[in-house]
Amino acid sequence: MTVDYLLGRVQAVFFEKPSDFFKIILVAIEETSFEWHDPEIIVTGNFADLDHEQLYKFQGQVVQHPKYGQQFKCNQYQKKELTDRKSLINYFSGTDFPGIGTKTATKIVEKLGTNAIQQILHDDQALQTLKIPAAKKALITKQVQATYESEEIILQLNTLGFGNKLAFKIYHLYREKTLATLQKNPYQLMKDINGIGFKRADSLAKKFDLPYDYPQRIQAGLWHTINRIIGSSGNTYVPQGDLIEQTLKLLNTTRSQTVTTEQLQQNLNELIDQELIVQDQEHYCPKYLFDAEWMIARQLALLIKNFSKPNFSRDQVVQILQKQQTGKSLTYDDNQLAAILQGINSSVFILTGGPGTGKTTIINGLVQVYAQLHHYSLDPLDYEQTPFPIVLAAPTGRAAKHLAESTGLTASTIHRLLGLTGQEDLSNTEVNSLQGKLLIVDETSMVDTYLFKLLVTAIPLGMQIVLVGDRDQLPSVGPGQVFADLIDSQVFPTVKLQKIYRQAADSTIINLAHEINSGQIKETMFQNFADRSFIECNAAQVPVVLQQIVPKSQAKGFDLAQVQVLTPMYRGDAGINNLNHVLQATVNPAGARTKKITYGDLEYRIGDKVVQLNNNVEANVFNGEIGTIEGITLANEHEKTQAATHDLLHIDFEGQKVTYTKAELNNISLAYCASIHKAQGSEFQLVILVLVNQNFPMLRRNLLYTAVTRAKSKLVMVGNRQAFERAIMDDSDQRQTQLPQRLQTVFDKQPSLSTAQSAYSSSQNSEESANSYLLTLDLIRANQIDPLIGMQNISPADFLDKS
Ligand SMILES: Nc1ncnc2c1ncn2[C@@H]1O[C@H](COP(=O)(O)OP(=O)(O)OP(=O)(O)O)[C@@H](O)[C@H]1O
Repeated sequence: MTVDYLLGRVQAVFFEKPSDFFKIILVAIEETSFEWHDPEIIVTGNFADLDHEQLYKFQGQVVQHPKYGQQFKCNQYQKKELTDRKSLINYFSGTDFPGIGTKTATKIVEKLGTNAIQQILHDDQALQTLKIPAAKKALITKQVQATYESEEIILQLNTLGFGNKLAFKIYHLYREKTLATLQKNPYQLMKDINGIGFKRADSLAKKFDLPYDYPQRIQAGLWHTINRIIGSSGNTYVPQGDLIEQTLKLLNTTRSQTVTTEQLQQNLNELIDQELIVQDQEHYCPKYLFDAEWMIARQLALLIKNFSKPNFSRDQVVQILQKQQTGKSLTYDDNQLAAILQGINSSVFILTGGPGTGKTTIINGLVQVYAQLHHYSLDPLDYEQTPFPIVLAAPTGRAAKHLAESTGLTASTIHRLLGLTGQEDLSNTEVNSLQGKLLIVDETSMVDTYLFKLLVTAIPLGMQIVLVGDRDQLPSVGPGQVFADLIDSQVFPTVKLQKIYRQAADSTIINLAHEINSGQIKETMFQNFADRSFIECNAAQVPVVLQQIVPKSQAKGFDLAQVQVLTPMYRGDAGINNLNHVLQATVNPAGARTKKITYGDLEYRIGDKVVQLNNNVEANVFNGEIGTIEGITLANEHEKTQAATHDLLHIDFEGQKVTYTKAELNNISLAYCASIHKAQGSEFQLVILVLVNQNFPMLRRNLLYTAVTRAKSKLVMVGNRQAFERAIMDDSDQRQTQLPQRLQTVFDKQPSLSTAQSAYSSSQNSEESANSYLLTLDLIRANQIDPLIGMQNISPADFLDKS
């Protein structure tokens, strides 16, 4: 593609977007390298402050806008320096230099010549010998440098390898100090600019010839490594050996000279002195996490200490519940009653239970009993002047919605409750103080250590807390396993619900989940029932199987949003990435006229199913929420005054509409297949769960349990039987955290934690099961059996019997 240019002056700015300096401008033309007959042209691109007096050189291409015709898309621009006498005198006597008239302007040009601007730019003393007041000299120098500085800095950042967008971001932050800041400590970018990691900062340091043992380099390496290990393990601390070994590996692979263990230790001590990292015996922990664990323990202890127990009796509770139960086929069992009684009498109470054991039922009972015992109205209209006494919250929008629907009260996400944006500085986050008398949190197992710390520190003395969840599910995505730790610490009243109430008659999925949880492999787990089936195949065969099952589920009336393929890993034939490609091509293929936006190796089309990859508090969409692309607006379809070069993707996250620009597409991914971790807190009518031997490193009981409990009415398990069996047997997924010890210390008890032991025993693939899997697969391939079970009450077994 040829690069054209045009020389011209800015006449008007039609549109500007401050966040990335994108502008649409009208330029009066002086010269072009391409054929152009009008005196003006529309130019689009990223520009810093533009000076109307100034002549600019814009480089780029003429593009065709379907509505507005030809315009110039600029990739690079620069000021054409003023080098003729007349322009220079006009410039110095112009509006940028108040108090400077033609006389002084002429003096400047006579003294410094036609390269006056260059001289002033590079030498603060250039005007020294000029006979004008010192204040005017200072003003001229400052103004010239400010006007030309941004462009120079952006250009230098470009040559350092930063594209315009990032360069503008960096300049916006450090302004005239940009280059000095980067030369002194390029690693500062890791902290200040989202998307710049150690590798990028380190390659910049190399360009600036900063030595391999530059202290900031070693400290940045340590900080990067400790956070990487914590992020990937979910532990809240890192053993000394791991931190040292992995940081040395990071620092010593890109430079010829090697950082020594001593140098590393020295810099680690420096980070400890700076209170960024804390040493706790042989462990290291980022200070914000170390503090968070202590704060949780202390704040909970403080709340308990300052709580006067109301001592409501069992009879009082039963009486209220009996009235509530009239006409309903529900009689709370003893354990459920105990939970409600503990909930209303405790400062901090924990309720855990698997699917269908009555958690939501108890939340409802608790709300009613609490309100009546305290004579609170549950009508929001009665609380125009005072805060509503019962606060309901959950870690995701979806869970909050479920809570609101089941109680008929308002519920919100924890982020919203605390006034968080999701972009907080981890070391110093201000949150809203909560108001109310009782806080109930649902899906607590999804709350990580840092968020829980923010939550508990916002709870006023006297407010009661009920934490509800399922401790057997996967822990939070972020570091920690708060819910399990609070239970294991044994310092809080806890009730574990065990009796399953939901639809035992016509569903075998919940029973399967409970069987998985007990860690015993049963032959029935791999048999076919009306609502679940197992299709044995290896990783390479998984795509073929799914190409059959998913379209068939649609043909049977399942909405695509209600069918979810889940698997733990991204790579491989049966990994999330490949399955997304395969399934997209199967259920939403691209036609010749399909509107699409390409991002990386993904193509987004209308109708595609997508998943949110992080918390977007502003848009009220949270990590793991699934949506559908309901519209695409391509850049050339926009109105003139809008962001003309931005493609837009319009997504519906279950009623929550969000629009992303192309640059923001790193927030989403395709979701025909999603990770089990991302599916935490979500439920789907039909779950197709893929586990294969390649998933070996991740096969844990809580992973399988979490996946199975996402299925509301149908479950198809696909993959190696051995993989499923391994997951059932391995319950070793205990994260390393200090919260139980902190609680024990604060509550002055002895640790009595149980360490989960891995009890994996490999199962042999018998000849019999190998044969049955081949048979099943052949039949699916030949389209003779319906791998979707339970539709019209027919299972694969039924098909096999008949054929
Ligand atoms: N004591 C009881 N007697 C009869 N039915 C009950 C009882 N407790 C709960 N149920 C019923 O069991 C079903 C499941 O209860 P609930 O939704 O409260 O469980 P849950 O633990 O919140 O489940 P999940 O986590 O899967 O949402 C509901 O239909 C509920 O009415």
